[in-house]
Amino acid sequence: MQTNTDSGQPVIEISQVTTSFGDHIVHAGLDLDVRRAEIFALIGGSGSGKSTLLREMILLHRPDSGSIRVLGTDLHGIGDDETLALRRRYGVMFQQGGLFGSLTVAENVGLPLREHTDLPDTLIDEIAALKIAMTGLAPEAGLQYPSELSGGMMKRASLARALALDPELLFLDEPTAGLDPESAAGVDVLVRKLRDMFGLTIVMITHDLDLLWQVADRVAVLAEGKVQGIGSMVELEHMDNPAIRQFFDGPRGRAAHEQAQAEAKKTSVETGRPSSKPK
Ligand SMILES: Nc1ncnc2c1ncn2[C@@H]1O[C@H](COP(=O)(O)OP(=O)(O)OP(=O)(O)O)[C@@H](O)[C@H]1O
Repeated sequence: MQTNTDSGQPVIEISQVTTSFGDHIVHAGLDLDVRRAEIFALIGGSGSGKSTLLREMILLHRPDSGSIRVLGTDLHGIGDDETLALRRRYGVMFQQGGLFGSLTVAENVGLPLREHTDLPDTLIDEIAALKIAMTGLAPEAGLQYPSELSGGMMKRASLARALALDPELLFLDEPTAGLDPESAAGVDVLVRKLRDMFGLTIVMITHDLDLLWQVADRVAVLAEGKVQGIGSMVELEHMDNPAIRQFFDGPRGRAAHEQAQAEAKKTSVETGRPSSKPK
């Protein structure tokens, strides 16, 4: 668990954002801050506007009004050069992986380096191999095509590509969706390692309660166009708000919490120290 997030500076500052599609208001004056080096999760029911907000943070969609600052840059009216410079500073792992099917994993991972740098091919290949190894894939996976990968391998390959340019900020869209429990647990460990070892700020959208209990420092619950509550899972669990309660009161919510408590107990027995999880 990150212990210094309270003093962390915001790397994303969202203020009074409104977004609508026709008559449909998705964000109605939404405020949110993400602090440096925290693992931050966005949760909310289907259609609550999580993906749209993520798309706004990565410059794929513009809100109708309000302000979004990412890594100190105001996204409103941002020019092409600034956009390019900002895009180099964050990585995105899309839900479906977003890998090019006609390229090998290594070629996919090397692609951002070819697009954004003048590095020689040999160095790009070396960096791609390093990123592939960082995500726990075997070196041979670099030679495979996306269609030859399992779901877990696909997520890791996509993550390796998101890490290609050594981002300060990483966006993960449903990083464990569609994975078996073992692969999903591997992603939990990987996400925490990336933050702990490289100080990355991680913003993720997830419905995975295990992932939320195991790795998220703070979680924001979206509903009715606004953030209904924000805090650690323990803090949220004690908030009296119907949009928040539904995440904890269902059978999946209870099972994930029980598992998190069991894991925390196991860690404290193994290390002889009290565990910081669940928070
Ligand atoms: N390009 C678009 N055109 C019209 N409506 C859109 C568009 N993108 C999103 N919406 C609508 O905006 C609302 C929010 O969508 P969004 O994908 O952000 O929700 P979400 O919280 O990510 O949902 P889910 O968990 O199901 O992925 C939905 O009602 C969706 O239909």
